[in-house]
Amino acid sequence: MSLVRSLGYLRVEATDVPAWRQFGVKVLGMVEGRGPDPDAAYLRMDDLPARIVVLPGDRDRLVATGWELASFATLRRLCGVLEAAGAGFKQAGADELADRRVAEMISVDDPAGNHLEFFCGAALDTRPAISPYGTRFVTGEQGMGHVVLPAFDDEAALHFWTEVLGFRLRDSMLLDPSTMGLPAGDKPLWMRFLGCGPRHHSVALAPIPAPAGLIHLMTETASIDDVGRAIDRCARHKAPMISTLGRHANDNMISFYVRTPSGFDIEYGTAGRTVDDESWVARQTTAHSVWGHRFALPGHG
Ligand SMILES: Cc1ccc(O)c(O)c1CC[C@@H]1C(=O)CC[C@]2(C)C(=O)CC[C@@H]12
Ligand SMILES: [Fe+2]
Repeated sequence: MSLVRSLGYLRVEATDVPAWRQFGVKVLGMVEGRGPDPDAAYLRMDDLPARIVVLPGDRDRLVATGWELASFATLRRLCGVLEAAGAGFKQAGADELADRRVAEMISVDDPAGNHLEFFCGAALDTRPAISPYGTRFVTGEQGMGHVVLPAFDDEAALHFWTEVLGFRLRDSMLLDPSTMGLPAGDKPLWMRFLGCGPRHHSVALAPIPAPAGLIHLMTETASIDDVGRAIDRCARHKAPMISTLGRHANDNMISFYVRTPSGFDIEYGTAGRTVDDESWVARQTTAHSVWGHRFALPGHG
């Protein structure tokens, strides 16, 4: 088993926090929570005080992905593993812990420069996160969803995420450079799908330029009606949908993609499969989708 259990939270820096708050609540169907910074937006999906923290700033970018570990003992083991791998990690100070409402946290950059936080002992919010649209997010042992992070050195990133962090390679997809506006090169462009728990992938690494530091965040809901209602709300609030509804070939997720005020995308899905490492067989494919997922904007295949 991986030392990491699941994707826990995202911290985002945004130039327009009110736009994000509106987008998170009215379009995504998340619930606004409270937090230490009165100017930040705290978006809830479940019993955690926040899954997406949007902090006011000069730029629109992902600041960090937060990864949950089962215990302080596991976090300490991760410190040892990072040390042995020569990855310089940083111990969080009391202010950072209070900010995140977690017991312990360390941070490290992956070889591609993605800033990662590893935490344990998250506080729970006693108030239930009830969406006014009835949206129910699939979290629990599957975590808050998955992220697709930019990584241009496939070998270095894959080594770090699998050999150091202990994620398992669940699937690889060969990308066509021309459909993504990338120059044709001699090396194959791999997209790697990696899991740490029952979710098919909690992170994917892709050689796709990402000015905001993130390609997309996937959040999963309990039913196709949650997804259908979200599509209706995208239209009502003029949130730019950048793909049609579709079903992925690897994790079976039925989803669509919408652009956030930060310029990265949210994949909004349902009915994703879970996997069991005992029986799982990793595949290499070029197939994205069983049906649908036609992308409207250039830069997407
Ligand atoms: C192919 C696939 C499987 C499972 C996923 O959760 C998932 O997001 C994807 C699509 C990944 C990918 C993307 O995020 C950006 C645009 C991409 C690169 C394409 O042009 C095809 C696959 C797309
Ligand atoms: Fe995805």
